[in-house]
Amino acid sequence: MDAFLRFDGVSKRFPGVKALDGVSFEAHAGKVHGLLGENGAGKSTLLKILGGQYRPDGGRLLVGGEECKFHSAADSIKAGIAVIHQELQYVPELTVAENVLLGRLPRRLGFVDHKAARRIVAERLNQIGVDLDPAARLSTLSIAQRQMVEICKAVMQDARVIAFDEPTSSLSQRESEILFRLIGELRADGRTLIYISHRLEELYRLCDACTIFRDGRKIATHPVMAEVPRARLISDMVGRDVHDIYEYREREHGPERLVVRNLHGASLSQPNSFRVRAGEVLGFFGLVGAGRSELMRLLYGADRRAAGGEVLLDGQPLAGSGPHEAIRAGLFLAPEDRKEQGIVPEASVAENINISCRRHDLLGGIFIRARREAELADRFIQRLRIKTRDRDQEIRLLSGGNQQKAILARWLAEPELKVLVLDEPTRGIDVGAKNEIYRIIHEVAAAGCAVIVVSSELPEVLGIADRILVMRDGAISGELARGDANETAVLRLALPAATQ
Ligand SMILES: Nc1ncnc2c1ncn2[C@@H]1O[C@H](COP(=O)(O)OP(=O)(O)OP(=O)(O)O)[C@@H](O)[C@H]1O
Repeated sequence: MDAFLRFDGVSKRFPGVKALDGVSFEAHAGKVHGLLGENGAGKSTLLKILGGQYRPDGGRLLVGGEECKFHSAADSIKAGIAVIHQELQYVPELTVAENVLLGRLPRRLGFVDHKAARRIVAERLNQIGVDLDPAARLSTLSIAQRQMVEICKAVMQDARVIAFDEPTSSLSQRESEILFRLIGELRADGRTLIYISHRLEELYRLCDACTIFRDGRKIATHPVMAEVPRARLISDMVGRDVHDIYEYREREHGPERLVVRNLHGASLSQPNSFRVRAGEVLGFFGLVGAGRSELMRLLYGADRRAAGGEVLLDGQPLAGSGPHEAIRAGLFLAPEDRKEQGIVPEASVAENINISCRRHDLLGGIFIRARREAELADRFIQRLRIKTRDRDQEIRLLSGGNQQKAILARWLAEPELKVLVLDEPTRGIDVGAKNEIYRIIHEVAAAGCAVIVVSSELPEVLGIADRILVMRDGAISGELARGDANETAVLRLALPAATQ
């Protein structure tokens, strides 16, 4: 079978790093080709070359047997390629129809024919089974809906190659299912699909073939992904064997560290109560929208104005006056949207790791303990395998996953933790670093901290937690001890009754 898309010895260098080093592989029409690799392995760079954003320093790109030299994103689109990047590209103030048809809006007597545009787009949305109002402004839509607009745009441009860079990282389960169905249809229609993800379950489900990258090099291409054992994929990606990524260890549990009674607030109308012991890792599972992040924010003292209920830390009540009080008491929350909330893009990796609420709080932000901070940064760069030139590199130049790791390090490095709440700690993070994060979670718990891990990834919750609480529709719907927890039992508590 002839390859529709071929990378032939493609290289790309940035100051101080070879992002791609002579990469060759091919992808076929009517197939989904997965790209796997650790954070910083070069996957997004490859898609940016495909999308005409970067020009390769060496090598060739062939589409349908023809060599392509792209000077801009427009050249790539002209060649029948659509890349759906991690950072979606749309105009928030324009409508769905205007975004989809941007540059090709129908005109009547010289003016844009908005009615016709809406009709054309409505028909196409309908065909691909997406329920969206063509007149809605993009700024009013959810991320999933915005992504659907980009896919619709790709379909309408009649792209023969559609590439997705971690498309499910901010989608709910239901939204992901819509995306998977759409990818299935595009595949059946003979398009060439490229798919990047760190979620192995998803890759096995979707991909026909895959290529694995490490440090900018191609390690292997497997024409039949289903035949490749999981352990082989992982060892190819991280360059070492990882036998048990969760590394769960039994721990002694001490006295109750955190007691939550009848906590509720504006968006959580039902009271929620639970307890966590010193040394315990409590998993919080629920579908996106179940209310887990809201509950954690209430716990932390955010949005407490409209809240009721009680939070006790080591028997002492927290007044709920805000995060400052929680931090002083030793309760920390690493929020879900760490990147949006916590990153200082122009600052270095070391500075980003060392921005600590508590340390700044205690020291007033004026003492810079340069040596200790440098040591701490180097330790986490090494442990979490943060791919960076050095600790002084600007964090914005790191790959998406490596930025995530550096920001997460801030909380994992915190001294004097009593309660640590991690909201989706491994989103967008590669399997090798996940393994190290789980190890740190176990260490932090073994030192006497109560750890709460909120996650939408069921295997993760089942793998690391001593006990699991499940949320549904803004309230805790059940509790499972580690020994009783399995996929079916957890999902039974998480899914709305009507869908069971
Ligand atoms: N504009 C840039 N300037 C400097 N270095 C860059 C730039 N873009 C990427 N890099 C570097 O190139 C390497 C590859 O990055 P890339 O984003 O392709 O990785 P990735 O495999 O997509 O990672 P992730 O899984 O984290 O998204 C990284 O070391 C990154 O820091």
